[in-house]
Amino acid sequence: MPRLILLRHGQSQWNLENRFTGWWDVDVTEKGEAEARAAGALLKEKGMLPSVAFTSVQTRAIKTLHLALEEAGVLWIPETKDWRLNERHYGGLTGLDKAETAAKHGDEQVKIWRRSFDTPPPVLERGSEFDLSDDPRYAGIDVPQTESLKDTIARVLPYYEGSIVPHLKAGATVLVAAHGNSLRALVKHLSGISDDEITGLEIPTGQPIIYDLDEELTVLDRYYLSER
Ligand SMILES: O=C(O)[C@H](O)COP(=O)(O)O
Repeated sequence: MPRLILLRHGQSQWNLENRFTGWWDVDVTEKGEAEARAAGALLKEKGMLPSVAFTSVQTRAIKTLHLALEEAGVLWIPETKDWRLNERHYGGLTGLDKAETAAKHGDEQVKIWRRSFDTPPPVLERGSEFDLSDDPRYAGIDVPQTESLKDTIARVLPYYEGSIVPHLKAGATVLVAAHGNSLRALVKHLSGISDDEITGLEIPTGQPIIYDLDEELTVLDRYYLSER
């Protein structure tokens, strides 16, 4: 039976510092590394070893994937990195302190920027400190200046359908190590969550979420592996 394992990266340096991160490439903290290893140990303990893996082009997700695979004893499996699995681009909020931004603009406004379905944060000006347009990993890609969850879904889902679904249809156990909002896009799709309800779904760091699927990829069950 096909199985999809979703894993949000372990705690990042800017999760710890409470800063808007998005596409900015921060590393995992020591706690984040431990979370990633624990996720891998859990996969091994429960006999849920992935046969193929996907991740973003961001260090926190790549490192989480590698630490988890190493701990699970399957560092050798094929893996693909793609920017479409990146975190939602946080636009002009990138780098700002979440609490300070709430104090300045109000909790309501920050909640809209963080959790509304289709209202993106303000744009990040080209050439500003956190602009990644010239980063070689994005060569040939039209780097967004901001993204709503809706925009994120518009790049994550075609990638899922085109690159991940074929592995699931072939019966693989697929591990996707990614980010709060790129994974929210997948959960919304797989679990049929409405635009309104998805705003309330939080994805914790380092906790494998399991989707058991049938051959048609209908969802049979969804659960946190730590709860089984
Ligand atoms: O990009 C970020 O800052 C976090 O990874 C996710 O942030 P959020 O909880 O505000 O969506």
